[in-house]
Amino acid sequence: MWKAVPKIRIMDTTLRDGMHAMAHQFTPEQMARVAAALDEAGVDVIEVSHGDGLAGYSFQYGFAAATDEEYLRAVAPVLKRAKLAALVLPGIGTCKDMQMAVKAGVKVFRIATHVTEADISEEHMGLAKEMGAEVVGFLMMSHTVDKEKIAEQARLMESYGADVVYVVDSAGAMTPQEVKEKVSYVRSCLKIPVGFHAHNNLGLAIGNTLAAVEAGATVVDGTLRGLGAGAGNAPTEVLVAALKKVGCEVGVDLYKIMDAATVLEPMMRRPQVIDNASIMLGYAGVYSSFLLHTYRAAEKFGLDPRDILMELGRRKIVGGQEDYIIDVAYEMAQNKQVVAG
Ligand SMILES: C[C@H](O)CC(=O)C(=O)O
Ligand SMILES: [Mn+2]
Repeated sequence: MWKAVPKIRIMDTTLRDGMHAMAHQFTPEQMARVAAALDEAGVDVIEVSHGDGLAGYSFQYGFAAATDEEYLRAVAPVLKRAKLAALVLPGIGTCKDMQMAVKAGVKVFRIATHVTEADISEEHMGLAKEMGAEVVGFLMMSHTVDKEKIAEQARLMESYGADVVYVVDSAGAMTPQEVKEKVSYVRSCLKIPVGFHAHNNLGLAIGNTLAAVEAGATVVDGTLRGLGAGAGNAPTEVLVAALKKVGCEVGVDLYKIMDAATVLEPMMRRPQVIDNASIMLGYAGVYSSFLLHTYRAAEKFGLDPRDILMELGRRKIVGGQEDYIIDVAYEMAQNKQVVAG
């Protein structure tokens, strides 16, 4: 039951999380077209970066079609109302990258760490504040720990100056009940707003986002057509319709956000569906952006991607260990040969 009619802020990350599904190959011109349509619809914040944040382009994470600066400079001039955001993973994106981003028009930094490692965000958050940007803390893989741990790490981010802290379901592994418990507890421990970022691997992205809002989250993420890592994210156009339906004020025009989704659609490499491997991401609790890396490893070593994902889940590997996927697949292929022997 809704206690009040909340005003919900939508941050759209089609042009960042969606980069994973595009193997980071959006062109700057495509980004500008999608961003203009999102802006026209009234979306408050539009995130633009490599899928793994500023400076993510590498052998480890995958090379993008253009540099962060080219993407940001293509999008910034088309925004009339929306704020431009960039994701930063400390250890990948540096302070220098953040300075470049501010010059290119970034007004919001989302600083992402593994859910137990908020302490590495202090320097980046401090710099973002110093440069006058809004700061969002992003606690990835929040399904791996209990609510007390998330709240402890969220409080650290709050103490570093975060304006919002997100509970992030990177693996699309959380259930609505779990989302409610975690978000309401974190919210009760903070003075700042709480956000929620969903993945759709178990088909729960919209349901989980609604559960987060019911539990007190006032900032939520979406991507057009759900474009994103794994089975993708909460589709922004569906989220707008669903939030309006339960009585939330979102400040986004429903027809125009649907129109934005049709601008994106022809650019997509394939429809964003919950395929069998994506289900395994959610089931085994594996980082959604490992999906395409796992497909490549499965093809290379003649394995079923579902088996690799189960093994990655068993080994509890975290973001940043993308190269380890190849090691695991190699090991599994060797064992298979021995057994077949
Ligand atoms: C770097 C990741 O893609 C960040 C994210 O969107 C998530 O953890 O989910
Ligand atoms: Mn994500």
